Amino acid sequence: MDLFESLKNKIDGKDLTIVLPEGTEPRILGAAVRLQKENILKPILLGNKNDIAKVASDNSLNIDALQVIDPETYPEFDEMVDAFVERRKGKNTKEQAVKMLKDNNYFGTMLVYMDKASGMVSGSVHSTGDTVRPALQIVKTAPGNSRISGSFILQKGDERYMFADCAININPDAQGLAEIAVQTAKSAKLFDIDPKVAMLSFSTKGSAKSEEVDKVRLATEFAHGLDADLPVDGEMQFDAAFVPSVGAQKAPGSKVAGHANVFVFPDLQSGNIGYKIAQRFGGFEAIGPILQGLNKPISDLSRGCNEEDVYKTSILTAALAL
Ligand SMILES: CC(C)(COP(=O)(O)OP(=O)(O)OC[C@H]1O[C@@H](n2cnc3c(N)ncnc32)[C@H](O)[C@@H]1OP(=O)(O)O)[C@@H](O)C(=O)NCCC(=O)NCCS
Ligand SMILES: CC(=O)OP(=O)(O)O
Repeated sequence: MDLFESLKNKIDGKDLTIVLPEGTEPRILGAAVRLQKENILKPILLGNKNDIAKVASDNSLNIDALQVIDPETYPEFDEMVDAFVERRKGKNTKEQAVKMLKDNNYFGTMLVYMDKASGMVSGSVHSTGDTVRPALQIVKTAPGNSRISGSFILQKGDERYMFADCAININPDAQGLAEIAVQTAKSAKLFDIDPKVAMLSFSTKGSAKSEEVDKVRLATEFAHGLDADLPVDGEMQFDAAFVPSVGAQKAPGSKVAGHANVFVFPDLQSGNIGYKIAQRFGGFEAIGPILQGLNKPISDLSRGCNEEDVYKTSILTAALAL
């Protein structure tokens, strides 16, 4: 079954709510109307009701059935400020909290933290930093994780792969890279991918020597230490990871080479560039970034997203809340 049909079946009837802080963005509104109409989850838009109504009317969208919360007039704002100050434990004052919660991403994240929404999807007009910083500060990492990371599902027809980290950790060390590999393998299983993890590099099994290559090789060893049962191998080049004949030539005997479906990039430059090349040159649909290792489901969008991406990311985020 198609991934999204199966995710929709999972979330159907579970009364899940997804907060969409960018309420005046037409792509967000279009996706919200669609989600509400299909009745698979309840979107909550943030923003000024008149501003949202104007954008809806300009785009011929009927938003009568949608829930809108205006942070400026939210009746439980004081309670939210107190919860924020308590969570930040001396890192932010009450005055700072009032100011920060005027930012819809902070406000939406607090709705999720306070269990008033099941998850949040934002980032169509905000940078990743502005979208995820509130989550890092308030929701924080789930037990057993020392960091969060961001993966993408890349799919085209029957092909489905995971790429990471494409969103968060700029230059992870070997231990960090190993954790990203294990987190991404876990995400892969949620999306019906039986993970075979390639730790990518410009070298395959010692064909080049450099500190960067050493990092990936060490990360592979650490990943084995974190999950002995996980098929993970590296360091290897993308062709060795993906093409069976090249894998057999460059990494003979590897259970992953030539058959990888989870690709862990050595740093954020390569990960972010890599997924966008697969999306824009390769014609793959890129869904994400899915934030891994967070205590509650919050998803970032690429600013280049379309309405379909917002719709699918909302479904996926709701599924992560189960
Ligand atoms: C994610 C990112 C925004 C965090 O940067 P930052 O806000 O400067 O981070 P700081 O070091 O100030 O930390 C802020 C908080 O986040 C936490 N944090 C930072 N990185 C984290 C990570 N990877 N995992 C978990 N928590 C993290 C810190 O512990 C800190 O928490 P605290 O305030 O409770 O002490 C930054 O790493 C970044 O810009 N990454 C690249 C994003 C990007 O442009 N991606 C490409 C497009 S998708
Ligand atoms: C994921 C990503 O690259 O986001 P953006 O395009 O918004 O920078």
